[in-house]
Amino acid sequence: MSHSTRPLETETAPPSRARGLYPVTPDLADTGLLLAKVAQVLPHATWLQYRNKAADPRLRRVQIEALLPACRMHGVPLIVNDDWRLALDCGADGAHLGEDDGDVREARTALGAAAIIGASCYDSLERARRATAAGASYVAFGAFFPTTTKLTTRRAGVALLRDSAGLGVPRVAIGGITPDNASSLVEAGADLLAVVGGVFDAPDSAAAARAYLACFPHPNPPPQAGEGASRFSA
Ligand SMILES: Cc1ncc(COP(=O)(O)OP(=O)(O)O)c(N)n1
Ligand SMILES: Cc1ncsc1CCOP(=O)(O)O
Ligand SMILES: [Mg+2]
Repeated sequence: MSHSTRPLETETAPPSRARGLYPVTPDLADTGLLLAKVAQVLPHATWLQYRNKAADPRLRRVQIEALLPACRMHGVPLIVNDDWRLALDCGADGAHLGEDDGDVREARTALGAAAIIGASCYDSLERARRATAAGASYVAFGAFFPTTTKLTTRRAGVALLRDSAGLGVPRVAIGGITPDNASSLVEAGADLLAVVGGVFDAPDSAAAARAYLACFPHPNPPPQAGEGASRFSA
């Protein structure tokens, strides 16, 4: 049986203190396969984003409804990409909104204070300030590295992570993140790593998820002899 390796402080922490791995689902039409892949990473995920750019609205709803019980079982909030109304209809935990996906303030009003609402801020600190003021629970910057998952020319640099430390909400990094390049982002201040391909294209998604978590500094003093291993360790 797999055990959670999530950072201890995220297990009961409010969104404002969340950190760790934020897997984002790939475009899969096969809901059974999607569930099987997600099941491997949930023990290591802080949040999960449902993103399927190829699905029609009916399949999106089916897939969200299939993912929700698995997420609940692992205590992992499910965040729906693009469509806060669908998130609300399905009883998901939040929504992720890009520049074409509607208004953060309107989503906050509709979804309520407890919802996790994320905003894409690309390479813009100003956009992040506005999103935070409008009620975003977290801001996302990227792409940090080349990616084949999304056609995008928007590129962020690590300086943005350093410069955005005072926003008061978690900062998510996205775009071409691998276990080999993730440490530079975490060291610069990324609280969560949002990843599609590096997790879901890996031959062993659970092992890949643990490799990302190993890039986070240890949140607690290392255990003394006889105290048992930390759940943070891979
Ligand atoms: C965590 C996270 N960050 C950024 C995005 C990208 O959102 P958006 O710019 O709206 O692009 P699409 O995902 O809709 O293609 C994201 N989904 N998640
Ligand atoms: C949705 C999104 N937004 C910016 S890059 C990206 C794709 C991230 O996917 P990957 O982790 O496979 O590079
Ligand atoms: Mg979008």
